[in-house]
Amino acid sequence: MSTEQAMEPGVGGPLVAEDLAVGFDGRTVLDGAGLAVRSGQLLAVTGPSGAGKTTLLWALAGLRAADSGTVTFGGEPVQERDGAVRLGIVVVPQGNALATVLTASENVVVPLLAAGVTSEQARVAAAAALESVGLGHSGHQLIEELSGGQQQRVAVARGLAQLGALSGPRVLLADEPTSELDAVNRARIVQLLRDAAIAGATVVMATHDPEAAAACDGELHLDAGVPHWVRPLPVLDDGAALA
Ligand SMILES: Nc1ncnc2c1ncn2[C@@H]1O[C@H](COP(=O)(O)OP(=O)(O)OP(=O)(O)O)[C@@H](O)[C@H]1O
Repeated sequence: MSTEQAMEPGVGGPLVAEDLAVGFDGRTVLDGAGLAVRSGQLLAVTGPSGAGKTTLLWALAGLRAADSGTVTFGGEPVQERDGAVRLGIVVVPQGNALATVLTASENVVVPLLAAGVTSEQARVAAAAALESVGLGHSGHQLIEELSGGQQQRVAVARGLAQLGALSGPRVLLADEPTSELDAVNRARIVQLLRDAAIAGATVVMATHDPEAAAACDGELHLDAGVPHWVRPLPVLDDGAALA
């Protein structure tokens, strides 16, 4: 039996980027990034401001076309955002991208409804996701009534709820999800990302936080778009090649 056949339900093949390059206005901002992240693994992408972390995550999410190189998940090409959504690739974007005129709960519910979840299931899932980020009592509040850190936790809750609605292989790409948080909440969010990985997701987090990076299974550092493995991800026993 092949490794793919032996996998648990919901566990897919690796998220693989090979030799990714992205430029803007003739300037290279991502230069030959490669990685292979398996279900159950949590990868930190680090580097100074402007190093290319968001650019890499957007390329992994199908939000940014690379000038060269490829992204695949479970062997399927990740080319555009629609296709990435179909493959189960969820994004927690930098800046949160919440609808300020909606409540915290509505911000979590809306993408679940769009994904075909029933309204009752979406309501229950949103409540659970908000509870998990410590906002169980804030679901009724408008986003504009919440602090920056609370808004960031709503965005994480939304991503986790989207992930939880998927039954197949899934990826969570979180772009600096702890940047606005105190130490307790930073640790809480990193643990939730770890829990998502334990539940079978492939998780990549861009971060400036050394403690968050240290809690991951590996760390890929970008310096002016040039990747360097500070800690390579462990090679799993099926021998999947890691860049
Ligand atoms: N749409 C764009 N047009 C032109 N340049 C861009 C665009 N998006 C990003 N860049 C440039 O690409 C480089 C990498 O940006 P990116 O957002 O990936 O960095 P980052 O490592 O995520 O930074 P930060 O930690 O500040 O979020 C920067 O120099 C940025 O100015």
